[in-house]
Amino acid sequence: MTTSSAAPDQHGSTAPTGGAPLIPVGVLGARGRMGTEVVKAVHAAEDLELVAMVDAGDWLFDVANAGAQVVVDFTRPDVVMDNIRFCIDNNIHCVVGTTGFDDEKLATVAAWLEPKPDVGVVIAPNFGIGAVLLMRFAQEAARFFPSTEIVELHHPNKVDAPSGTAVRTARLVAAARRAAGLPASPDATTDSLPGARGADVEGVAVHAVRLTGLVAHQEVLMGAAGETLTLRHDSYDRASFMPGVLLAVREIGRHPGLTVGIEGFLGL
Ligand SMILES: NC(=O)C1=CN([C@@H]2O[C@H](COP(=O)(O)OP(=O)(O)OC[C@H]3O[C@@H](n4cnc5c(N)ncnc54)[C@H](OP(=O)(O)O)[C@@H]3O)[C@@H](O)[C@H]2O)C=CC1
Ligand SMILES: O=C(O)C1=N[C@H](C(=O)O)C[C@H](O)C1
Repeated sequence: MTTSSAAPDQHGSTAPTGGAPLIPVGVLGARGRMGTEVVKAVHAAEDLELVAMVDAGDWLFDVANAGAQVVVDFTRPDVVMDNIRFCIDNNIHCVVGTTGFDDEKLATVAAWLEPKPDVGVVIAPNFGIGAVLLMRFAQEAARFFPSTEIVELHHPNKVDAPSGTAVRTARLVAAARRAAGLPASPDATTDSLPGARGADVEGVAVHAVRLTGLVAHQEVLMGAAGETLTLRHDSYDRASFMPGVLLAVREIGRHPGLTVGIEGFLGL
């Protein structure tokens, strides 16, 4: 599928083109909730050209045959590694929003990239600017509070729990707590039903809510003597992720190797 777009960018990113050639973009998971939104955003961006839309059952080679320079992947945790491998082998940059990455998978992607010094892959658990800032604020605040817990709340069709964003937030908070020499969050629980205290991510409790009507939401709750700080981010619409996705599409060609998160692209 090949298209060209002339409509102005409706998705919040600035993109001076200055006559530069359009960036050909392929979308994997193009018929999914996020993929549909990415297709619209790429189509509307004046400096990008949507050249391929691939979903389950379609031929992955379409993105290479269509000449995609950048692929955006919002598929499933169980297929995303094969997609990344294909793109790296075919010298296509990847912007990956699909979740489910642990240290082992990240190391595997980094190893695939070693013989390909010109190819860039960015893997970001959340492209929402507010969510990225929430993670940063939580990381900054963590050392001042003896207790931190995370509640993530999502639509009920989400396949993974806890969310990729919650896991990354917990890891950032845990690292900040370790660096500050904080002991474990106080918790005298000795008797609970399994799951009542959430998942333990490096010592940070993460609770996952799945509720009809929600999109993507997260609270980080921090407590100290006589006070609490609650940081909350809400994505009410998947359009909220598009400025970050488009930024990553524009930036990834200038960032060979593996990048985790879009913080660096935002100057954070
Ligand atoms: N980083 C971020 O900012 C965000 C990340 N996400 C993550 O993105 C991922 C997708 O979320 P969402 O869009 O809600 O999920 P959806 O299930 O709506 O979309 C996934 C799509 O990928 C398709 N698919 C499955 N296998 C393949 C394949 N091998 N090649 C191409 N397409 C395939 C699915 O088809 P089928 O249904 O037939 O299997 C489906 O159409 C999740 O991991 C989610 O957590 C979501 C929002 C924001
Ligand atoms: O599946 C979703 O919807 C989302 N997935 C990402 C995650 O797991 O963190 C990002 C956002 O929370 C929406």
